[in-house]
Amino acid sequence: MSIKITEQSYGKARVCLSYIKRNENRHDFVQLTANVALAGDFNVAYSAGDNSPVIPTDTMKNTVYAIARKQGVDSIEAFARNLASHFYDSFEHVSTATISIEESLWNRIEIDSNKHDHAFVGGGSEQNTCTATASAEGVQLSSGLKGLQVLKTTQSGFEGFLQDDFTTLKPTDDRIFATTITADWTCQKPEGDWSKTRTKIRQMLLDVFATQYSPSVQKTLYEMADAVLAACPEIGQISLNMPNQHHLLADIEKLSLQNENDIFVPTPEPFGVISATISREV
Ligand SMILES: O=c1[nH]c(=O)c2[nH]c(=O)[nH]c2[nH]1
Repeated sequence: MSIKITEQSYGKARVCLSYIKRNENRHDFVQLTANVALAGDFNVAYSAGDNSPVIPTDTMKNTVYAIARKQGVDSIEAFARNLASHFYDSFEHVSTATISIEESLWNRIEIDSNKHDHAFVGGGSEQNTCTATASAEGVQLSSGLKGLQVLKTTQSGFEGFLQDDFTTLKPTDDRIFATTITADWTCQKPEGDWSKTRTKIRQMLLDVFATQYSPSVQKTLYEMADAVLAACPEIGQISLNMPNQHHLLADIEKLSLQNENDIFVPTPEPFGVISATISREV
């Protein structure tokens, strides 16, 4: 039997880096996790056990720290771009270098409305994300956020859905809407101000979530994307993933109590999976 490799890539996952940028007494702090993935002319490593083209994944890990030291971490996007370019430019047999980064958030502690120079408070589950891919086409960058947990106690419903023999769900115009937003977007301007764009997009997502009646997760997702694309001309498209994290009415009638739409069972599993990519029509 003859076989062939149709696709391969390898790399190092979850390289953790903490970085201090010192401007006299004022410090910036970044904590990130980077994944490195390389594709290219590595087939002999698989088929013949020939390791001569293999850049050890241990070297990839070291490179993350070395590039941070040599080029700094101005933003996760700039750092991802520098790393991807390093791997693509340094090794002729690398055809694609992909760096994806997740940044844990540390916000300055505020004391009497003054932001502290070097003391920070954690940002919970939310993370900033980005991916840089270096190839013959140059460096492609996307940016995003994940773990943005939101909930509202009213102004959400779900009615008019398809009914069949297996449908038991009751239509409602007043339910809890809870989700954890993951968003990824592509920037048309490669040298944009990533951080400003992320702050603006995050605020648009929260504004639409909080202020518009939601007839479904799907419609709210669409309205969020519409608002982002309208407010940020630099964004070409946005992908949103918004699981429907159910809080179901508790069945307290069997306790001879009436549920006045205020007693719920938070139900982590199963959850609805709602996602879409929305782009501008050309
Ligand atoms: O907003 C919703 N979209 C659905 O597709 C769905 N399905 C479901 O059971 N509840 C909901 N809610």
